[in-house]
Amino acid sequence: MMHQRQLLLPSPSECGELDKRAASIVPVSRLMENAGRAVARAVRQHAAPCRVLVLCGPGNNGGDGYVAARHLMQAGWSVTVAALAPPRAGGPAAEAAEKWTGPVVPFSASEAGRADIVIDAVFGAGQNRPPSAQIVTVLAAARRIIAVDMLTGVDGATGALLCDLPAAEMTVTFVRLKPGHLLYPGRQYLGEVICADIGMPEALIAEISCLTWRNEPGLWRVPEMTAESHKYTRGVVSLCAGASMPGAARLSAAGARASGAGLVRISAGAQAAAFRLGPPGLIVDAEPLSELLEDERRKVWICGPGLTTDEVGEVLPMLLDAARTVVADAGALGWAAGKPEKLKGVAAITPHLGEFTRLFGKPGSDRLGAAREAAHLLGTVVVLKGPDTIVAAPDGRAAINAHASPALATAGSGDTLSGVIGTMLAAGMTTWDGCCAGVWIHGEAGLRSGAWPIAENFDQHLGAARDAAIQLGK
Ligand SMILES: NC(=O)C1=CN([C@@H]2O[C@H](COP(=O)(O)OP(=O)(O)OC[C@H]3O[C@@H](n4cnc5c(N)ncnc54)[C@H](O)[C@@H]3O)[C@@H](O)[C@H]2O)[C@@H](O)CC1
Ligand SMILES: [K+]
Repeated sequence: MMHQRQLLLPSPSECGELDKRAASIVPVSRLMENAGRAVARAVRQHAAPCRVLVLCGPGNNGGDGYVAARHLMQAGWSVTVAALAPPRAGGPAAEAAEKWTGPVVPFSASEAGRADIVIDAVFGAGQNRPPSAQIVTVLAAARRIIAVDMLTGVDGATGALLCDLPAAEMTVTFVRLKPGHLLYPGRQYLGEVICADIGMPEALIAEISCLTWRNEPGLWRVPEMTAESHKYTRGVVSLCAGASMPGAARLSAAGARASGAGLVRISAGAQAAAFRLGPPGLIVDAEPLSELLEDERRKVWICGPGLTTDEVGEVLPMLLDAARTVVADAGALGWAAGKPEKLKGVAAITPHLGEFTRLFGKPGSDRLGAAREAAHLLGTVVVLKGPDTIVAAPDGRAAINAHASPALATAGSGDTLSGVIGTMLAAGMTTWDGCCAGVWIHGEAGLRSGAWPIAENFDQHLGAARDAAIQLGK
């Protein structure tokens, strides 16, 4: 099992905090030596010996570059170094630069174009503004790039691009991945991302004030089935269905059932006859919602898939008045467009980027920060869906999900997700844990669904996906 601490994604500033604390225990120069050696090792495993140019910036990222250059030269590779600016005198990077005895060439596009591989050690965690045009031109001339810690031009906190960039083939980072390694658009420029151990004391990592994690089993635990399980302990999920889009509610219900809910009931009102033509295991209720809400065992409700904004306006306030745990999606998000405070009281919202924008305005280049702010504003867990789904809690915690497949980008997939999340909440998970687990299980089902699945195909993999989450979380 991955320990929560192993899943931490410290931001560059939190890494700075870590470096400062570490300095009194392990000399930075030793960490740098380990980092540079790890880069050299990764390069040697990745490519056959060839001409390498190491681009070194003035900070510790550049320091790692000098160390990597020395180790590659010692391994018999043909290596040159180009410095953007000399390292700060007396610092660990200057010490590393002094130990470089190989050739130094100008920091130029022509040198970059001559090399078979360019190692980018210009800026890493210290990147705080867009790289200059000179740096952009030099990187653009490279045939193959391997980045140290983070590709120069990608914001490690947000994954935002700070300039036009060529893509790296590989990025070698240290200690832990950073949010920018998982968040788009940056993620698609980093190639394979390798995280090397450089001897950072684990106890120190536990001390930093980081509230961002990679979404994997171990961050949460999904309830298992036991001999005493019955349908009410497995959990009851209820949904509101509308008149015009029955498919979405049915997909959501199917997602809830296939991911292990004990009982899934759909409040279909006048449409009950139509829903009864569907799968026999889905219980269809025709009674008014007010009557259904008298059953206190029906705690968790999904509201939005297949509902018009008018229909949401009728049912969502009733669910909230009855203090139900509500997962709001689709129509419910449209109902609150521009007035997100209408959603106060729901447990979780699951917007895609368009729905998020209609609720809160454009998130800009920092979607992680925007999701956190929205969660804080509403007191609600926000699941900002995408290829790098972000789950943000009102208390500042956030998880980034990289465990997914582009195959999930198909109509109805989001309805399925709301059902899976409903099941996790009905099984007794906290809202944040349940949303994180639901997103992972949905991603796992997507990964098991082959290349071009339709939303209905995910269902058949949800049970196995939940099992995988249970096993990996042990
Ligand atoms: N996490 C760790 O414990 C370790 C980190 N190490 C390395 O240290 C790096 C961080 O080092 P630094 O904090 O020195 O930061 P950088 O080396 O990324 O940047 C150095 C300085 O460059 C300046 N700068 C940033 N963006 C610029 C721009 N666009 N144009 C011009 N100047 C710019 C800033 O003033 C910054 O402080 C990491 O990325 C990693 O490679 C390693 O040496 C080993 C240990
Ligand atoms: K770099």
